[in-house]
Amino acid sequence: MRGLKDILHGIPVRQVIGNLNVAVDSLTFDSRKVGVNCLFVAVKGTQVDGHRFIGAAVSSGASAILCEQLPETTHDDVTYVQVDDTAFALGVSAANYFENPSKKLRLVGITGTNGKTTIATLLYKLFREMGYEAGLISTVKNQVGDRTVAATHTTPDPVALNGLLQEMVQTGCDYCFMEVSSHAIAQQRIAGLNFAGGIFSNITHDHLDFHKTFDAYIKAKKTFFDGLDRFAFALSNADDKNGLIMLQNTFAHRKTYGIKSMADFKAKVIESHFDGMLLHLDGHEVWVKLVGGFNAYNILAVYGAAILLEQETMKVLTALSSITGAEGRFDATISKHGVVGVVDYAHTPDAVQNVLQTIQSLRKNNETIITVLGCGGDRDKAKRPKMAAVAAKYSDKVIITSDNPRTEDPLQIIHDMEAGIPADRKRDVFSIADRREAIRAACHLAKPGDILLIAGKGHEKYQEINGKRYDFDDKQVLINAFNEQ
Ligand SMILES: CC(=O)N[C@H]1[C@@H](OP(=O)(O)OP(=O)(O)OC[C@H]2O[C@@H](n3ccc(=O)[nH]c3=O)[C@H](O)[C@@H]2O)O[C@H](CO)[C@@H](O)[C@@H]1O[C@H](C)C(=O)N[C@@H](C)C(=O)N[C@H](CCC(=O)O)C(=O)O
Ligand SMILES: Nc1ncnc2c1ncn2[C@@H]1O[C@H](COP(=O)(O)OP(=O)(O)OP(=O)(O)O)[C@@H](O)[C@H]1O
Ligand SMILES: N[C@H](CCC[C@H](N)C(=O)O)C(=O)O
Ligand SMILES: [Mg+2]
Repeated sequence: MRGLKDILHGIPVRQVIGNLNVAVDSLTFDSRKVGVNCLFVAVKGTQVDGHRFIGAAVSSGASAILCEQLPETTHDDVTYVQVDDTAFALGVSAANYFENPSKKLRLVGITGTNGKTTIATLLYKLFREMGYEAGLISTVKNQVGDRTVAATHTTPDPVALNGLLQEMVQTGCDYCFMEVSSHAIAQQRIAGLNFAGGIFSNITHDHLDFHKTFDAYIKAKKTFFDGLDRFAFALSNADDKNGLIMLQNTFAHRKTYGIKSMADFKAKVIESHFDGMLLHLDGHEVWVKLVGGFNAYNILAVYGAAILLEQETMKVLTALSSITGAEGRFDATISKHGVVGVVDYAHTPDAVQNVLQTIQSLRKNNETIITVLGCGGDRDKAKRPKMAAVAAKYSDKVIITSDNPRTEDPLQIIHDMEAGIPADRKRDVFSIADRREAIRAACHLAKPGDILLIAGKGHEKYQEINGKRYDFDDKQVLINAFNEQ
């Protein structure tokens, strides 16, 4: 139980109707979850306006309402607090409600189009390897120390997020590493949090359905760094075209990492294999268990962050060489006939290109590269032809298939992707809507030594079709198909 007045700390209030000394037992932005003595925050969403549900929240027992517009009729036993921005107020009130857990541990946020899960997971594993207790908030899963909490979003809503952070504090976590998605920044899911540092990985094409323009997408990412305070660090990728823009207006200590450009933390790939690479990292040589030039950037970001968190160089390098990446990212399996299958979460044109370039660089004798990929439904349509074009450019054969069609027609999504295939490559590309059959067909086509890339779903254990999630695991399907050979 908390007093409403304390929960509103730090929120600019326009008007209050009713008693501010009311007790609050719970906090939610969803009228369907309101109970007795609850604070309901009305947020304008992408589908509906939460203000429509103020009446329903009061009927379910809400003792207080946080809103931008006051309802026409008010109840005497309910307190109405009017603010300019309820999305912001939701973040701050959730942080207050859970007693500002982000101030009681060191919270590091990672944003960027690709690499967030990899960087956050590596940091979580690294700090645990170095003897700290740590938490993780990521697309794949959340971790409160050893305890796994299933992830619903890349960045959870403010109530879930602060609840998780509070649990981390209660179980003695010193650090939390979390992904900060551009949706979360735009929707202010991170308002009210205190970050010890922020990391930028890169920005390329994704989510233009939500942000509308690339500039708006860049601005959303930059807002995260603009919000960091002078005690935090802001670590950015100097090789990314927009890397320095992220640091333009931040109060935080500005630091950079890079392979090509001048930067505070530098690395170079010396040797690459399917099971790891040798890096020249900040003046030292280190073997790591990840592969691909893009992972050299991820490792560099992790190393830089650890140093900025005042960790000892040799301790960091030793721990770094022993940890593995995130589930479903460049996960290679070899069949009994010597076919290499790589499951990867690449779901943007840039990620598909990076993964395929890595695969090209690893092949020894010009073996055939066969890519199986689809695109998600109810997501950015503009990336579909681009992803297909990149797959065709860097593979010998492509099988276009279904990803998570969600509410869209899978054949229409496949059609949108096919539009990206150049005329002279059409004979190397075919479409099989059933993802299982597509993976089996790829295995059937492959000769010993050939390399299959199964892209787009990585760690996901389901395929979402019309609001229902059916069991589906790319890696398991691949292994089964290999065993059928
Ligand atoms: C597009 C988007 O981000 N939507 C998120 C958003 O929902 P919304 O704005 O559509 O909500 P809405 O349905 O319009 O409802 C508006 C308000 O009315 C309330 N409501 C609604 C109905 C009702 O009966 N009563 C009620 O009170 C809702 O609780 C909400 O507060 O706010 C919800 C609560 O926080 C999120 O669950 C939801 O995520 C949806 C499920 C989603 O798929 N989001 C994806 C796109 C997303 O966020 N992805 C990023 C990662 C992207 C990446 O970088 O790869 C992520 O961080 O996961
Ligand atoms: N630094 C990087 N640069 C470019 N591509 C990358 C990088 N790191 C990973 N990738 C590619 O992007 C895919 C997704 O990586 P990861 O899950 O780490 O990104 P993410 O930013 O968390 O994605 P999401 O937005 O879905 O949460 C990987 O499977 C790989 O193909
Ligand atoms: N976090 C990303 C994941 C995309 C993964 C892909 N499998 C898809 O479903 O589009 C999103 O929600 O856009
Ligand atoms: Mg992620």
